[in-house]
Amino acid sequence: MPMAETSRIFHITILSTFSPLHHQPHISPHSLSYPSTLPHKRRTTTIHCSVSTTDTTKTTSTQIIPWGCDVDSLENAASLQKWLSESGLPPQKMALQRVKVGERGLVALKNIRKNEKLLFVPPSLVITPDSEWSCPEAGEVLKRYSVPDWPLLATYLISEASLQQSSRWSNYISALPQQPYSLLYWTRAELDRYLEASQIRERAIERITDVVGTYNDLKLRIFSKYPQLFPEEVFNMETFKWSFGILFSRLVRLPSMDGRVALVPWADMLNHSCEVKTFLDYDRSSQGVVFTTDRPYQPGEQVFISYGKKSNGELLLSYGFVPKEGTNPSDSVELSLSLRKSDKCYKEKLEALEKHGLSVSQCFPIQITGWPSELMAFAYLTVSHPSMTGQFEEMAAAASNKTNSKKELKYPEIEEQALQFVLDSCESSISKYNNFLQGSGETDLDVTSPKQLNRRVFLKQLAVDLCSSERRILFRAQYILRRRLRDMRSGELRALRIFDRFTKFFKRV
Ligand SMILES: C[S@@+](CC[C@H](N)C(=O)[O-])C[C@H]1O[C@@H](n2cnc3c(N)ncnc32)[C@H](O)[C@@H]1O
Repeated sequence: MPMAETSRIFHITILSTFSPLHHQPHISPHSLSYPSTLPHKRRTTTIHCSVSTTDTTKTTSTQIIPWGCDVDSLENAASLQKWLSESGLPPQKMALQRVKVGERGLVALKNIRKNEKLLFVPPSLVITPDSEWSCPEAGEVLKRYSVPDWPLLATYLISEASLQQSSRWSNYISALPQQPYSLLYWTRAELDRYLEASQIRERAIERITDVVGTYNDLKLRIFSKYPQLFPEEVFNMETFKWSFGILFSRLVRLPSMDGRVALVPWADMLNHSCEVKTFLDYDRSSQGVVFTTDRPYQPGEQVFISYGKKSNGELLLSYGFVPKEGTNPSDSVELSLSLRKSDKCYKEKLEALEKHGLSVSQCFPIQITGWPSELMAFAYLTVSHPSMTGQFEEMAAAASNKTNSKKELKYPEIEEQALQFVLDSCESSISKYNNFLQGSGETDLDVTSPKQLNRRVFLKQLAVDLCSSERRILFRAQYILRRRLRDMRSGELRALRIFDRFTKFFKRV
């Protein structure tokens, strides 16, 4: 499998995108590059807002955002469609309807052919980092500070949302989910409780930390300097969680526009299918955002696109759903391998790893079809003997995928130990999944309200689906590893028996 696509070593945080070709950049407070000099002029624009700051639940620190709608609501769909067609969206062969997969989605109204271009959303209806701000002063400040695309768009969305009817995007924003599904909305306790077995828990914690860090950084460097433009009642952690949740689940990269990031109203009502390969892009000939169908659709059928080659865990992380077990050909599970503390050469091995940007524990993606050569290189390094010190470096380099050599490393003398080490790591991971999945049949007794119960049942179901699909991949790896080890050992045994027979024979003669 193309390891670099999913390995955390290479994409520490893979942000969501519909396009399989382009990963979003890693957002962290450090990715915000501001000039050190501060602007002198204070602006006096007032933003009217009506953000509720009351905490509505005890267990989820989530406040209600006063814009958007319920994720399954069609309430605002009619006004969205009316506004879009008045603003230049050509007549569509699809309509926004309630659907079985994805709650709301676009459904074919007419026969749609394979290889047909659909949508044609004009650039004037697309939100990009260059979009005009309804409050231009706020936009100018962010540009002056060279705020990168993601935090810029997150702030833009909040700014436009808070202006309600005065924003030209108000019909779009009213149709956005009030609480986008994504792991950003899981509390730490929920992540620990439901996703302990999966490495996605770590990714979610990292992502939440990134979002919190990005908001705090903006607040410190910009918002606090311009409280009239960015009042805390509007620009706060909760509204940023919302806007980042929207970006993670709806932002696209348009390959034909040099990978420009964009929110594309209407197109972002399309749900994902693992069976579909087509994705959104800008079409120069029609000058609109389109996608080309890779299958025909009949009236009444839901039309899908691909959000990219993502594992079930990555889909849960950004979009808040898990495809049915066994239906996602891009599914993978991250297996964590670690150097043994008791290793006599622990220090030397760690040095070799660090030299190549790796650490004592590394995650490698395993697919149903196999695992990457980098994983085996790490395993070789872990089990290698002190006599192999001279090879630590090449093993670490191969584990980091930074070598130019395409040749897979082989160390026949330690292959059996390396495979056994991977098998042990795999089985220890499987037992964590078993513990969770066996325990997940039990009812939660500490639920405080029916609403809370629904949330728990919902999150638990997502976690059960994710863990079952990840465990299935590990079971397959376990089977392959056991078989290889058995073959290897029976081969060795056969060789030993032949050797034994030879020596006995020669002794006799
Ligand atoms: C780009 S939006 C698609 C439109 C969305 N259904 C709506 O009503 O706003 C992405 C969100 O749609 C939902 N979604 C998309 N594909 C899905 C699928 N295959 N299964 C379940 N939910 C899906 C998830 O909630 C995801 O966060």
